[in-house]
Amino acid sequence: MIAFEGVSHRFGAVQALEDVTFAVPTGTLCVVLGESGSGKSTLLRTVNRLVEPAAGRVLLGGKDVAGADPQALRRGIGYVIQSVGLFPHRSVAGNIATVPRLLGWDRARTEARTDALLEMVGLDPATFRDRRPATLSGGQAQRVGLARALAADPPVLLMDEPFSALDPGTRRGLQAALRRIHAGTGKTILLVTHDLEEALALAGRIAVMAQGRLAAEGTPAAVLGPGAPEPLRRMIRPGTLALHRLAALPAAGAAAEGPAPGAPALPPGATLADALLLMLDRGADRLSFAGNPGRHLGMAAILRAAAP
Ligand SMILES: Nc1ncnc2c1ncn2[C@@H]1O[C@H](COP(=O)(O)OP(=O)(O)OP(=O)(O)O)[C@@H](O)[C@H]1O
Repeated sequence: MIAFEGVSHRFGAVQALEDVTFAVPTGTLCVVLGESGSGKSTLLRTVNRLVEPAAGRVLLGGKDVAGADPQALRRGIGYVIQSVGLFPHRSVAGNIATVPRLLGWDRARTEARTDALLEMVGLDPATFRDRRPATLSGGQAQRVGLARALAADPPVLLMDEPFSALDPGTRRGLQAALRRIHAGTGKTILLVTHDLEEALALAGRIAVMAQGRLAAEGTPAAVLGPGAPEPLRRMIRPGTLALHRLAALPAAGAAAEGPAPGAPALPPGATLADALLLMLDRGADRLSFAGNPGRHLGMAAILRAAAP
């Protein structure tokens, strides 16, 4: 678990963090969401001690990080940043092996781990192992950055706007890879973004930051509920809060008993926003569930769920 307890920090006249308190349960992917300058990166950097808070504590697994050796602490925390920061003179494999080498892993173990990680992030080891960072696309470089952060199997991953510089399609591909990795490894992940859609695609919990303070924290559906804070409303196009709320709710949760023969079928894992879009696309007011013929979803249930 990562716990922030009354964390405050100033940079000169700027109050970057003000009394931030919340916890990220072990195994949760928590998105830190907020406008530019709201303190997201500073908060993230208190976990690996790139920022030492002026007040308050950050606990990792119940221990105050202030008491840890910074180098040892950072080796146990994967860190992924927007600019990737790959070492240009090292191959892809050399970059991924950075921490295993520092930890003294032998060659065979390091090479096996490197190839397994390349597979995990969706890059063919034989094709990419020996490439230099300069020959990679932005999306490929970010995949290597993610593999490098995972190399020594740290239980905690910090990700600072990791996909922000990528085009929408590449970004969705990396989000899917991260969802897969999170589901497969159960790591505790803290990910910073200013994009609510990205937050909804990834988050188990969302912490909303505004002017250095925690404006809201909870599950996506709760954070987007009736009390959705003003800073969060400012981050989306006016009038789209209900649609975002639907994107945070699984369609299966609003299903009703009874079949809907001939109705378009929703794939497993679809949200209510997916359901609404499918209805609009197909001109249907009822949907069926693929693989679950005994249940259906009606337009009225979607409208009820969207209401504040
Ligand atoms: N090293 C620093 N020196 C001085 N001021 C800083 C420093 N780092 C951050 N700040 C200031 O602290 C505030 C919070 O910055 P931070 O980078 O945490 O925000 P952010 O929400 O991550 O923003 P962005 O989305 O633009 O990256 C900002 O006003 C910023 O200018």
